[in-house]
Parts: sequence; C-alpha cells; structure tokens
Amino acid sequence: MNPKVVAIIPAGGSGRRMQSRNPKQYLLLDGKPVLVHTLLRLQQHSLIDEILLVVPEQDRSFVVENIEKPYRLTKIREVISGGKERQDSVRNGLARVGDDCDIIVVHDGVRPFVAEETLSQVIGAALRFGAAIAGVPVTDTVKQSDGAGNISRTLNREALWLAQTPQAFGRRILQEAYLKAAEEDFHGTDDASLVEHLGIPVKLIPGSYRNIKITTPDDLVLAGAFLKQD
Ligand SMILES: Nc1ccn([C@@H]2O[C@H](COP(=O)(O)OP(=O)(O)OP(=O)(O)O)[C@@H](O)[C@H]2O)c(=O)n1
Ligand SMILES: C[C@](O)(CO)[C@H](O)COP(=O)(O)O
Repeated sequence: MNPKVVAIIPAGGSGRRMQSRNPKQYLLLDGKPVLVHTLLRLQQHSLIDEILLVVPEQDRSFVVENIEKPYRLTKIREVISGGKERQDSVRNGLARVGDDCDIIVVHDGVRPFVAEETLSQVIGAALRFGAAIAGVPVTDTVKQSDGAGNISRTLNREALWLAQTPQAFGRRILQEAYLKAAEEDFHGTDDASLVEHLGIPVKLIPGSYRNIKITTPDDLVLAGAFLKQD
C-alpha cells in the first residue's frame, strides 16, 4: 500500500519583516496570493494526499472563501488556527494529523517556488531514513559576531548549509519531537531542530536557490523575476 503523506503548511504569521499592511502570504504575485502559488504546488504533487493549512485565527473564513474554494484546493482537509510562533502553528497542525498518516511534510506557506523534484526527494528520504529536509550550501563566507560589532571567528563554509522547507518526517518521529520540545520548553526556528534535539539524524537533501522564503520586500522583486522566467 502507498504511504499516506500529509502536508502541514504554516501560514499563520503576520509578516513583520515585510512591513506590508496585509500579511505577506496574501500579497499578490502575478495576480495570485503567494500562499496560492505554494498550495498549488502541493495540490499538484502526486505523493501528497492531504493538506492541513494553518493561518491566523481571525483569517480562517477569509482563507476558505478566498483561497481554498476559488482555487479548488481540494486536498485541503482543514484550515486550522495558528499560534504565536511558527512552532506553535506547526504544533496546532500536528494535533490534527490522523493516526493513518505515515509521513508529515512541513512546508512554509511563503515558499512558492518549491520544485516537484525537491518534494519527491525529501518525502522519499523521509520514508527511507525517517527525517529529511531540503537545503542549499552556503555561498558567502560566514562570520560569527562577538555581539559588540567585531568578528569573533570565521566558520568553515564547507560544512554549512541553509535549511529550507520542505522538511519531512515519519509521523511518530515528529510527534515525539514536538512532545519533547514542549516538555523541555525547547524552541527551534525549524522542525528539524526539534528532531535533532531528540537525537535522531536528519538527512540533508540538496534543494534549489530558487526555493526562497518570501521575507522582505526585495524577495518579492526576486519572486517576480522568477515568475517571468517560468
Ligand atoms: N506564528 C506564526 C509565524 C509564522 N508562521 C508561518 O511560518 C512561515 C515562515 O515564517 P516567517 O517567514 O517568519 O513568517 P512571519 O512570521 O509572517 O514573518 P516575520 O517573522 O517577518 O513576522 C510563514 O509561512 C509564516 O506564515 C506561522 O504559521 N505562524
Ligand atoms: C523553517 C525555515 O523556513 C527554514 O529556513 C525558517 O527557519 C523559518 O524561519 P522564520 O524566521 O520563521 O522565517
């Protein structure tokens, strides 16, 4: 039997660094909200069975009426209220995952350029090894600051990667990681950090430099250029 794959899409942020009136997940790219671009990529992926979409609590009905229904996002099983931090939003999504799920894929609602191939490879590696994320090698030289405006050391770039989403995990592994994080008040900026905290190895799958997270106004300019090329 095929494994059941559920995608949790955290889109519950307010986009402070974008400094726009509307949260960045609703800003238009080529006439469609950023979040719709992202969701269509997951909707169209043959390995993804269900989507749990997490949005700001006050936006749930807006998202159902203006995103889920008009764009026929039929894989969305539930639109869930987000929490204060990204980790809280993913936790709310995780609470709605059924026991029949084998693999959970977490993917930021604001990474609209995720490639089909990246999703396939990350899901495949999670099936084989239990935990896998997409990432790209660092291309700049990385300095550690001493916190007072000086460099304390230069890190070895050979070993450094930028973590992206998608990040995929066996269901029980991610549930256990979130449980331990709650018990120990552990906070991470991605889901893999929580699994690493469990002591479980996580595979790094080379992704794409195009899989940007829309974070600042400059990212929207870049996204517009990528769309023109597609
Ligand atoms: N409480 C939160 C915060 C973030 N996210 C989601 O997690 C993803 C990555 O977060 P980020 O880029 O930091 O989004 P924001 O928190 O909205 O941005 P900022 O930090 O600039 O406020 C986004 O899809 C965002 O909507 C979420 O679901 N719930
Ligand atoms: C999960 C993530 O996209 C991996 O790079 C990133 O850590 C999210 O960070 P943010 O500060 O919530 O944007």
